[in-house]
Amino acid sequence: MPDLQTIVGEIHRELSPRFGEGRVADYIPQLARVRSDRFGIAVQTVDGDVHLAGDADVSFSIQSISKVFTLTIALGKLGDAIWKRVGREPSGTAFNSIVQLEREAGIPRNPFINAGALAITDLLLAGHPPKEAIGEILRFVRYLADDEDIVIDHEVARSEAATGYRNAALANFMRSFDRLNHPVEHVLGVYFHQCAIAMSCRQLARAGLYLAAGGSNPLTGYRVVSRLRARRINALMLTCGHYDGSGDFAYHVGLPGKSGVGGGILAIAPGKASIAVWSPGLNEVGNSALGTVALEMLAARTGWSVFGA
Ligand SMILES: NC(=O)CC[C@H](N)C(=O)O
Repeated sequence: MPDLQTIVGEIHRELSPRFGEGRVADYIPQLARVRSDRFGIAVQTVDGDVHLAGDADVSFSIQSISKVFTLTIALGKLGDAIWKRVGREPSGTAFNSIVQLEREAGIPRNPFINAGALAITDLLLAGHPPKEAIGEILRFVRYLADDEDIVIDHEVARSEAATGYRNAALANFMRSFDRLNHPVEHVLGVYFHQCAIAMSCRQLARAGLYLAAGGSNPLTGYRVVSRLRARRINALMLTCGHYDGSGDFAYHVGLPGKSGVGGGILAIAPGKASIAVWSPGLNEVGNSALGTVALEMLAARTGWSVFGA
């Protein structure tokens, strides 16, 4: 295999004629303002090397990728008790779908669809006012990435709060089944802020490193979760991290991954590397179109698919 920096550089170069493909999310007005021809990639290896190309140091809205971090915090606080509130099965529906909630009595299918993430955020509010819960999530992400400069983009949070009718519907619906312990507006407020965390590919790849390295960050030596828990979070990312596109992502890329409507994807090559890509144009199921292609190229050229080289 050629060296990683060559592979990353080639992916960037080969995809450059396609920059701008897909559709930028516009249901959050502030996201619609992002230039669609942006493209960044960062590969952070467990050995401590980092390989970058394109806009790898430009911050973007991590959106649903934050759900990996809130799930990690909730598991740390409550352990397996969280599985009373949320399932571990792929939904086969859109990220913001409400249909299963009624049939399944307000228990969302998994922690990565919006309903499931709202249930997890509700758990993180225990014993905290919303401001502190937001602070805890941001501190955790800074700790993972070992970077105090990571911030929340309050414009994005406000923009989503102003138009977040779907999420408000999901939260109210769960509350009607007595599945939320805190006021709907608190849960939504924290959720919109976690989604509005802004990070670059470089920072995001570093933050995900614990999942590639058996639960601890080899750069800092911090243990974040046990080896077993890291493996299980990866399993959920593989099966549920791309909503109704999870099967297709596994088929083409073969790595645990979590996407966000900001156009970012965090992908994990266990034992090898944590990878972040960013390209704002989305495919029909709301995952980064070119980000997925870039990861397919990377997996093919490195032989990193979890299903074999
Ligand atoms: N898929 C996503 O990234 C969705 C996150 C977004 N904040 C929403 O709730 O709609």
